[in-house]
Amino acid sequence: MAGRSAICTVGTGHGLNYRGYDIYDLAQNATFEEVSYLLTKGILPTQSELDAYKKELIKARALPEALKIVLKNLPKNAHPMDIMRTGCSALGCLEPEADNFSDQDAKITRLMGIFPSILLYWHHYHINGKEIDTNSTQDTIGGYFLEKLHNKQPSDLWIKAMHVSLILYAEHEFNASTFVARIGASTLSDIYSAITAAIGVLRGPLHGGANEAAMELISEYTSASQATSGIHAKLEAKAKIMGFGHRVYVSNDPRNIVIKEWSRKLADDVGNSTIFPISEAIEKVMWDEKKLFPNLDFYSASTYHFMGIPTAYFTPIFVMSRTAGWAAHVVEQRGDNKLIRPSSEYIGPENRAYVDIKNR
Ligand SMILES: CC(=O)SCCNC(=O)CCNC(=O)[C@H](O)C(C)(C)COP(=O)(O)OP(=O)(O)OC[C@H]1O[C@@H](n2cnc3c(N)ncnc32)[C@H](O)[C@@H]1OP(=O)(O)O
Ligand SMILES: O=C([O-])CC(=O)C(=O)O
Repeated sequence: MAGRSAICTVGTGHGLNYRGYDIYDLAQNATFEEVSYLLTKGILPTQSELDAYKKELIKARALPEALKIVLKNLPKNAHPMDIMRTGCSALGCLEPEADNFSDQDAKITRLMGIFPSILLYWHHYHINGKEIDTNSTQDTIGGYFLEKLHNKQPSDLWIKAMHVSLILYAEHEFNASTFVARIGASTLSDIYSAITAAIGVLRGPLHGGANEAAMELISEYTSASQATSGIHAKLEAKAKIMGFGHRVYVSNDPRNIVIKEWSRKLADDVGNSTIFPISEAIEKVMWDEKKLFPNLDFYSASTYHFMGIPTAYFTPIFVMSRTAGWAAHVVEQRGDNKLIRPSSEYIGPENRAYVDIKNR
C-alpha cells in the first residue's frame, strides 16, 4: 500500500471501477469525454457540462507556432512516444502552469486536447510533407484522431471502438506511470513535468509499450498453427510474451473481455480472417503452458491495427487516454500533499576505509 486514493479500484474485492462506476458500465454506455470528465473532475457531467467540456477540448487542439517548429525539427525516425514526451515538455515551456496551480484544470484540458494534434502534425509533416491544420468534423478525441490520421471521416463503429479503448486505458490506480506522476506532483512540481515523466515511464514494454510489442509478435505469424508452434518455441527459450500477465491480476484482466470482443468485431468489419485466430492461438498456448492471460494491451493491438493505425502509434494513444488518469492523480495528490519518498533496504558493502587514489 503506497498511499490512499478515491479514483479507482483494481480488483481487491471491488472489481475495476472509476470513481465507483463499474468499468463495464462505462465502456458500454459512456463516451471517453464523459469518462475523462468523471476522472478529472470527480463526477459525471450533465449534458450541458459535457457540451461545454467538449468545446474546450476542441479549442485545446490548436498547436502554437513554436511547438510546430519543435515538431518539424524532431527526426522522422524518432519513436512516437518520444514525440509525445517532448511535445508535452515543450508545451510546458510555452504555456507554463501558474506557480500556485490555479490554472491546473485548464492545463489538463489543454493536454487532453492537444496530444492527438502533436502526434499527427509530426506524422503528416514527416511522412507526407504536409502541415495539417487542426480543424475537424469530429467532436471527440477518438474521432478526431482517426479523421486526422486517415484524412477521412471515420465510421461510427470505429469511433465507438476508440471510445471503448480510450475508456479502458484511462485509469488503473497506482500503475508505474501514474505513480511517477504522483511523485512529480508530490514535489510540488508543475503538471507538465509530472505528465512528461509519466509518458517516459509508460513507454517501456513492461508497461504501455506492450501493445506495440504484442502487435509485432502477432505479425510474426501468418496462421494460427504457426503461432502455436512459434509461441511454444519462444516459451522454451524463456522469452517474455508481451501483452500477457499482470502485476495485480492473477487469473484475468477484466478489461480483456471487452477489448477482445472489439478486436473480433473489427476483424469482421475489415474482413481480416487471420489476425484474430492467430491472437487466440497465442492466448491458448499462454494459458495452457503458463496459466498467463492477455492483459489489456494484447487485444488492443489488433483492435488498433484493424483501424489502420500504425503500430508505433499504439502507445501514444494510451497517452491520449491515460492523461485523464494521470491528471486526476496529480490533482488528488496536490489536494492532500506529502512528499513521496520511499526508503530502500541497503544491501551494499559496510565499513570500508577510504583508499587514496594512488593506492587503488
Ligand atoms: C497496461 C499494462 O501496463 S499491462 C502490462 C503490460 N506488460 C506486458 O504485457 C509485458 C509482459 N508481461 C510481463 O512482463 C509481466 O507479466 C508483468 C511485468 C506485467 C508483471 O510482472 P511481475 O508481476 O513482476 O511478474 P514476473 O515478471 O516476476 O513474472 C512471474 C513469472 O511469470 C513469468 N511471466 C510473467 N509474464 C510473462 C510473459 N508475458 N511471458 C512469459 N512469461 C511471463 C515470468 O517469467 C516469471 O517466471 P519465473 O517465475 O519462472 O521466473
Ligand atoms: O496496473 C498496472 O500495473 C498496469 C496496467 O494494467 C495499467 O496501467 O493499465
